[in-house]
Amino acid sequence: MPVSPVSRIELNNVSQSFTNTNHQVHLFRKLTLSIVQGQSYAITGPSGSGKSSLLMLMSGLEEPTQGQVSYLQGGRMMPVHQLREQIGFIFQQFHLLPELTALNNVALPLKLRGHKEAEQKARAWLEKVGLGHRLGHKPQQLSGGEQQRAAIARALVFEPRFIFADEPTGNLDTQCAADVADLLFSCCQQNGAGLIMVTHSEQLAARAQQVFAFSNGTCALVEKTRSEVQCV
Ligand SMILES: Nc1ncnc2c1ncn2[C@@H]1O[C@H](COP(=O)(O)OP(=O)(O)OP(=O)(O)O)[C@@H](O)[C@H]1O
Repeated sequence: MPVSPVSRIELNNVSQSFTNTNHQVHLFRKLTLSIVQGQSYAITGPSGSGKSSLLMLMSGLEEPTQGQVSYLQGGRMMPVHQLREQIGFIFQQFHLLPELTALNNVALPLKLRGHKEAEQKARAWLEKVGLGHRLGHKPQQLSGGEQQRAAIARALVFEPRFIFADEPTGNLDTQCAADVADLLFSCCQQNGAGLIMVTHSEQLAARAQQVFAFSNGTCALVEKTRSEVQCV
């Protein structure tokens, strides 16, 4: 059966907290925001403020303690599994499969979706991220930055409708970070994908159309004037 695309993600009065052995950690309370396909967003704030946790909630990989996360096509609510097939997720710890080569890690999302020419496409994406000379390397034979670029290729190779990226340029040198940012934004633009990035990089956040900033236990949308949004 064809998958109906999700075009909007809405968080309504969402709170997230965790109970550890002797205390509760409250990350945010009653957060309401929307994510729309085709737009770019950055989530910024101090370490430990809840950025990655918010990304996990938006992408449906975790559930909130309170409130509702809705996935919408037009005004119609869609089940979360409709979104799961349409997201590319770049994890902070990469999560590449250790037994597979870079080529097979990147080809995997295509193979799982039954694409022909999965390896050809994977090869082309690895070349785009500057890893054309590392196709046969397994993750432990790659540097941190190379693993990050392989994880980025794996997230983008099947042209997802939403790209969730946790510190996508965290391990990269300045030039590589700029190249990866160009790839993420051009993917967002060419495929009309939503791009949601957690980042400590001011340069990367400045390129997003909207910024959600964590500060003192709250998360707020930072209004940007048109001239502040750099052209992507
Ligand atoms: N499953 C969990 N159980 C208990 N505590 C958790 C869990 N997930 C996150 N936390 C806690 O919530 C806080 C926020 O974590 P999170 O990873 O969202 O922060 P962050 O803003 O992304 O940080 P960083 O910039 O350092 O990556 C941390 O103190 C973390 O220990």
